[in-house]
Amino acid sequence: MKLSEIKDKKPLVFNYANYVTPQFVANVINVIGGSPIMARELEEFPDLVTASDAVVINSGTWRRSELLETIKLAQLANHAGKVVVLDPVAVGIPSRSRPVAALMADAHVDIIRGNAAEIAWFADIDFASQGIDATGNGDVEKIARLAAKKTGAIIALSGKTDVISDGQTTKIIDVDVPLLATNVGTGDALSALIGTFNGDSVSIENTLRAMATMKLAGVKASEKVKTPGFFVNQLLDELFLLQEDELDAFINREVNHG
Ligand SMILES: Nc1ncnc2c1ncn2[C@@H]1O[C@H](COP(=O)(O)OP(=O)(O)OP(=O)(O)O)[C@@H](O)[C@H]1O
Ligand SMILES: Cc1ncsc1CCO
Ligand SMILES: [Mg+2]
Repeated sequence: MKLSEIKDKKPLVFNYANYVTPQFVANVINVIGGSPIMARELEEFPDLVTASDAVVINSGTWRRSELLETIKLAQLANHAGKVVVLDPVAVGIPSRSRPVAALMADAHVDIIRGNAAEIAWFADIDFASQGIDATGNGDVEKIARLAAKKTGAIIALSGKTDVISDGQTTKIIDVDVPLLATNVGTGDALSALIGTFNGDSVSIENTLRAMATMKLAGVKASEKVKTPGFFVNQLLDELFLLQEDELDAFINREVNHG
């Protein structure tokens, strides 16, 4: 979806959020023009999936008892033809790998958004991490391409270098904005933006627009403020103010085709 279409149609984005960052995630969806709702009650899933345009599943603070319910949520979204985005927080930790693998086996995930270490897990490639953070180095383009081939999902790998790949087509945005890594939850919010932008139909282009939106808002915010507390507020303002033409220009200028 284009920014203007998001503001016009106000896609409803259903977030099975982690309990660390739901307020920030909801606000990012709101300022871009979408409409957020958070829920984790099984009984509500059929109604909410029917009403929503996208379902974003964040496994950051899953309890085991929630796994079967989340699989049910993804299956309901699959049957209703709603896009499913997965944010597999720290999936490389063995006890976190098993439930994510179970979800992937029992439901279809359209888009996986994670940092390089998280995406490397899906590609079966070693990549250093510490908890929620990717700390290593590697060929992120190859990691994203392989992960897409192995999962059948569109991969949105984030970091200094953002990579979007479906295994055939690969797009790269290589722009360094260190302040984007200073607030916990920027990645969670990016996953929700990806759901918002893919609310009408799932595509590499919509996923790229979402990634470019967060990156460009980060570039603009970091030109104005220099510290994490001000930055997170400025980031929300830049997302709110972002114009279609400047996003198009940023994409034309900064996106490389792998
Ligand atoms: N050094 C960096 N330079 C530019 N952009 C960055 C950098 N680090 C992260 N980003 C951007 O920050 C956003 C979040 O990506 P990141 O990879 O940090 O997610 P994450 O590790 O899942 O974060 P979190 O767990 O805190 O939600 C993306 O838009 C990404 O492009
Ligand atoms: C810190 C943290 N722990 C589990 S989820 C989360 C937020 C980043 O995804
Ligand atoms: Mg994360």
